[in-house]
Amino acid sequence: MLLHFIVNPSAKNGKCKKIWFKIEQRLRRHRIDYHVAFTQEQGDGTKLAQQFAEQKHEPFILIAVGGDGTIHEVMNGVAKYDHVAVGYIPAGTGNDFARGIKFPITWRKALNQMLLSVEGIHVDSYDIGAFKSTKQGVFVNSVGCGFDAHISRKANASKWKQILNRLYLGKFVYVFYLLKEMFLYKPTVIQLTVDQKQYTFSKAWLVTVANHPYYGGGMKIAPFAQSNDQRFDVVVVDDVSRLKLLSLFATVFWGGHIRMKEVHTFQGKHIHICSDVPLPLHADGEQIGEGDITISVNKQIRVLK
Ligand SMILES: Nc1ncnc2c1ncn2[C@@H]1O[C@H](COP(=O)(O)OP(=O)(O)OP(=O)(O)O)[C@@H](O)[C@H]1O
Repeated sequence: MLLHFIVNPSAKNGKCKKIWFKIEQRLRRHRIDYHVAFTQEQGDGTKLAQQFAEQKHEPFILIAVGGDGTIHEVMNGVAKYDHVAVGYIPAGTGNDFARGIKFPITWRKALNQMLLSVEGIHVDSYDIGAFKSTKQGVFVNSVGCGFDAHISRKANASKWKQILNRLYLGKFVYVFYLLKEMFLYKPTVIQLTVDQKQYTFSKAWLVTVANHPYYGGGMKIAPFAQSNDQRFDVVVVDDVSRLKLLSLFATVFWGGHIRMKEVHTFQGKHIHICSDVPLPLHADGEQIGEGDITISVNKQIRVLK
C-alpha cells in the first residue's frame, strides 16, 4: 500500500526536517512505498491534505508529521472525506494530540507502532470538534478564548520568538508574556451556553473547550475529557486574583487546578461563547481571530493506531 505523508519541516524549531530523513530511512528499509509533500508555509497542511483527498477515490492513509499545528491543518483538509484514515507521527514541540489519543509521543515509538498498524490497518475513531466564528474549521485538541489565546498571539508576534526558537528557548517567550500580561489583561464578562443552559461569568480569564485532557505541551487542562465520548469538557477560569492565577498555571500540569473554586467545569455537545469585548481565540494553538464562537461535535475521524 502506498502511504502519503505531509511533513512540516519547520516543526520542533526545524528539527522535524531531520526527523523526516530518519523516518524515510526506516520506510526504505521496510520497503514501504510512500509519497511525501512538504509544507512551505502556514495553511499548506490543509491545502495539501485536501488536494490528496480530492485526487483519490479509493480509501487511503494520510500521515501528518509535525506538531499539533500540523495535525490541526491536515484534519481541516480531510475532515469531510470518508475515504481517508489519518496517521500522526508527533514531531513538534507540544504533541498534545498524541497524548490525547494515547499514542506514543516520540516519533520513533509512534513510527514503530504505525508500521505494525499499517500492515493490519488498525484504525480507531476519534471525536473532532467543529468551530464557527469569523473563521470556521475543525479542531482535534481544544478551542480556547481569552487570556491563553491573548498570550499565544503576543508570543507569536514577538520578534524574540524567532530568535529564541533558533536557540531552542522559544518557550521562554510564552513565560515572559504570561508574567507580563497577567498584570495588563482585563478579565471580561462572558456568556457561556452549554447544551442550551446559560451561565454568566463576570470576570472570566479564559474558557477552554477540550476534546481530551492535554493542552500547551502536556498541561492537563481538562483532566477527565475523553477523545471518544462525543462531547467536550469546558473549563472556565473566573474571578481569580492575579497571584492565584499564577498558582493555577503551576497546578494545571497535573490537573490540580480543577479543585479551585475559581475554576468551573461543564460537559456538553454544543457550546456557545460570547462577550461584549471581542475575545482572542485559538484552535489547537493556531490563531483563529476574535469574537463570539460556536462549537459542536463533528463526525468522528478514523485515526491509525
Ligand atoms: N514550511 C513552513 N515554514 C514555516 N511555518 C510552517 C511551515 N509549514 C507549516 N508551518 C506552520 O508552523 C506552525 C507550527 O507547526 P507545528 O504546530 O506543527 O509545530 P510545533 O509548533 O513545533 O509543535 P506543537 O504545536 O506541537 O508545539 C503551524 O502554524 C504551521 O502552519
